Amino acid sequence: MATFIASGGRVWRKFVKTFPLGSNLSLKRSPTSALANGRLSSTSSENVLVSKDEKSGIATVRMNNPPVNSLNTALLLSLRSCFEELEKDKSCRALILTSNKPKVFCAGLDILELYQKSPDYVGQFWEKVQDMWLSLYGSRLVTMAAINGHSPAGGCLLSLACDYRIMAEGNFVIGLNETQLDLVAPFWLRQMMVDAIGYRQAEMALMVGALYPSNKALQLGLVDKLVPIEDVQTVAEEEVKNWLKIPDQARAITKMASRKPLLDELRKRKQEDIQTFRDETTRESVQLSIQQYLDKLKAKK
Ligand SMILES: CC/C=C\C/C=C\C/C=C\CCC/C=C/C(=O)SCCNC(=O)CCNC(=O)[C@H](O)C(C)(C)COP(=O)(O)OP(=O)(O)OC[C@H]1O[C@@H](n2cnc3c(N)ncnc32)[C@H](O)[C@@H]1OP(=O)(O)O
Repeated sequence: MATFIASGGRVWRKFVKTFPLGSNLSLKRSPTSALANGRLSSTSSENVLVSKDEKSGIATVRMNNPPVNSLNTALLLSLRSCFEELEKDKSCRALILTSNKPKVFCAGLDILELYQKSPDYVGQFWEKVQDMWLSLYGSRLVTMAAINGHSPAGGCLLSLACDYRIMAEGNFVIGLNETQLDLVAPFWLRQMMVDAIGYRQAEMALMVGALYPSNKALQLGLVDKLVPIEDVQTVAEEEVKNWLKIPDQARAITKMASRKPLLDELRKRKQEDIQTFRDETTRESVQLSIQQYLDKLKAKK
């Protein structure tokens, strides 16, 4: 189920947690744009908020999974549904991915989804990560990450899957810190990192599980632009408009030509990748590392 709130030339959609693929959508009228006025109530069931400017065809997808937008099963399903809906929408030309909660873009995979779960459970969970990534990385749309806060691990994965990354200046981190949790980033995630920052820097970053402050991330090419946090959305919209000056078809075909090999490789090796994830994540020593990491997060307070 999803709710649409149409207002002032914009259509606001709330994808709710139980959003089943292909379900009917209900339409609600609202006198004002609740999101634009910062008055959108965030309940646990509204984990992805989508607004689309009908004139420009630019959609903004806001992750809204408090407290830190960790990617649990529900959020992964909502994101995938939302990417696929926008992909099918002929009037949609671009997608800006951001967080409804500034200061944290996305805390990565929900670690609790990996802790003390059965091999089948984590296997199914990983498939949801793969499918979400396939829909975003393989999108015909201009995809822009408006990284308005921390973006570790799975947050970095989401950002790398986009065409361009604008990050907030300040004390925010981004990177692939998987090895710190005794996890190994899969080939398709490693490859996106190599493609963004080059082999040597990616190799080092991945081995030590580096989380970079935003200025270092800019220097490495992990993000493309830094702006004050309050300007991230506006600058993302301006940047998208520049990209939209290029004819859609030529841009999208060029994008697919460069991304098809990695997309095809994951499609081909999907089951093998799931099996590795199941085996690795449920290993006793990895479970212990995850437990210690969770304890460290809790002890921070
Ligand atoms: C050869 C190999 C082949 C195949 C593949 C095999 C294996 C593949 C394996 C892995 C690849 C996976 C790729 C992705 C992995 C991941 O994403 S793992 C997750 C990594 N994430 C992190 O390390 C981030 C952890 N969080 C933080 O650092 C901070 O929370 C923050 C900087 C994002 C935000 O800081 P604050 O605003 O200060 O918030 P708090 O730290 O107080 O957190 C609030 C609350 O949320 C809980 N929490 C935080 N992050 C997570 C999370 N990722 N999952 C679940 N829960 C999280 C935190 O514990 C707090 O909880 P409470 O104490 O309030 O209960």
